[in-house]
Amino acid sequence: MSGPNYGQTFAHMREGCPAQWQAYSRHAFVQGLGDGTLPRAAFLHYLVQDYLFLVHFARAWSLAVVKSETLEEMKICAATVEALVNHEMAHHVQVCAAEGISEQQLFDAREELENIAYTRYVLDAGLQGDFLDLMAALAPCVFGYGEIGLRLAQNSGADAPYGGWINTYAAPDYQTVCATIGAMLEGAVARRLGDEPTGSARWAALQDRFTTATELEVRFWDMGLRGA
Ligand SMILES: Cc1ncc(C[n+]2csc(CCO)c2C)c(N)n1
Repeated sequence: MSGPNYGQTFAHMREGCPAQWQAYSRHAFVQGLGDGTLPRAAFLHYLVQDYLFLVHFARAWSLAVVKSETLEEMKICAATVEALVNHEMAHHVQVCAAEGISEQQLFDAREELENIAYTRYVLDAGLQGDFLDLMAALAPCVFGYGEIGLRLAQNSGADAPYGGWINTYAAPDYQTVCATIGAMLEGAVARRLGDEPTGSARWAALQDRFTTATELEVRFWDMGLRGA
């Protein structure tokens, strides 16, 4: 299976769970975003939950600052927290405001169980493990949206119903984020696991984190469709 090049670590992990990756990146919700057939109610349900998701992901990336071992890692994780709380969430706030949903309403919304499962799984991966355990659990989200955004942008115009969402992730800004985090991950893996990371004793556990997070992404899309 091919996709954009965000580094060897991501490529190996994606190849380590092809069925799950396919279910995530080609989910019916994703197809609906791309061709514009996704019901608006499903999109808004997803977006409200995703706002809460980003709150907890900002906590997870903050934990990555705590678990960093180099200043380079720390800088990139801190920048990701900043991008999340000040930029990515702004897209959600803006779209919801246009639908009459205030930011306070977003913050106070009740989390769906799929949402709780995913974000707390990632946070626990970081609490229990080290920087790499946390990165393996964060990777499907970062790179998956980059891959999905690029693919959907190739097949739809900017005026498509979900063009704003698609462009958030297809835009050079976000693609650069994926490349930067991908390169940081290569360095982090080399530093801790050496030149042959897939042969290391830790690889299976890291792959498992990645695969589980990918499955949780599938459940997140399922949850979105339930709101239709
Ligand atoms: C369910 C769900 N999965 C992934 C993303 C995308 N995303 C979440 S945090 C972040 C920045 C770097 O981690 C990105 C791109 C999302 N919004 N919602």
